[in-house]
Amino acid sequence: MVHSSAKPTSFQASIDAIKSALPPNLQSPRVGIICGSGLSGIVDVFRNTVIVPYENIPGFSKSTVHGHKSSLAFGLLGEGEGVPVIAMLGRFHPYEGHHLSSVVYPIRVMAKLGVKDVIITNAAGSLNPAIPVGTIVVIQDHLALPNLTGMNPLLGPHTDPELPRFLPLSDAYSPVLRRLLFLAAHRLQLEDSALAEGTYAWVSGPTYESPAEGRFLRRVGADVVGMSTVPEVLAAREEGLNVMVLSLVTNFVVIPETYRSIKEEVQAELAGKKVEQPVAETVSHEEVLAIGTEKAGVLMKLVENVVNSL
Ligand SMILES: O=P(O)(O)O[C@@H]1C[C@H](O)[C@@H](CO)O1
Ligand code: HPA
Repeated sequence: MVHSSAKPTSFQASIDAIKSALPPNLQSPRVGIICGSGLSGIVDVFRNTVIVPYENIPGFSKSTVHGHKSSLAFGLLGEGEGVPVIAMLGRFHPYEGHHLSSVVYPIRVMAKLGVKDVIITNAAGSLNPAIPVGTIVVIQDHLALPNLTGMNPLLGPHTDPELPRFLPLSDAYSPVLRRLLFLAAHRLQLEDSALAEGTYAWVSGPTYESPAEGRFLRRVGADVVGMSTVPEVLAAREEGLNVMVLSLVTNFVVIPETYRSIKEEVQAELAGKKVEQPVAETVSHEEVLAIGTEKAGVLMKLVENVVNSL
């Protein structure tokens, strides 16, 4: 795999560049937010907003995916004085060619700026017939085949004695933050069906799943599948941050139990008969972005409400 290699940048250079662009009240954000595909509208409810383009921050890469902006947004979120927050308006995916260390670099910068809680959002495909398009899935666990086979952002020399070498993942998705989320949904009077809980399968992409891959992921216990998030979760946990992940279901992953049989079709045709066959559906990034834009409002209200209750 060709990856653009992580730049040998010191964190201090990134932090200096960021802080020099911010007024004092935004320099130590408490909460970090990562915006998934089509979900960067959260910035519209920030107050005193300052946008810092990635190109102005040493060590940051460029976000190249449609629906992801190459900027950080800083501002105050929530009622009263507001909580200082930092948001990535676009993330880095390994399939864009970014090295895993570049993918998680902003998370480490967030931790060094003083962030304690990180709310990570993404667009994902549903593998679970009980979780329809438009549902927000509160992630309780993950299944990461790339991690199990050597694509783990924590691989490498253990250079920082402050960080754990062997990171446990049994409590990676903060029960405290998840509780706050469901309480926020109650306050916002969301319908019960608006939210679900589930397991996120991380795949490298950029191809969407083949039907057999979708069936496999479902059978091994995943509820939704996506191409991001898990590297960020691992780095955030390594840095000691509390993590919550919200997946917006933008499409169903096609999991046919039966395939269209061309053999049967031809045989029927030759015998002068017609057979009804299942027709394969396809997913597109445009569809993902359209659902993201349509449903982003609810996700943003939830995030704002949780931040308010921290
Ligand atoms: O950044 P996220 O995980 O929200 O983006 C998803 C996964 C792919 O990047 C893209 C596929 O449509 O959307
Ligand atoms: N598969 C993987 N990633 C995705 C999907 C999907 O179906 N939808 C949005 N991101």
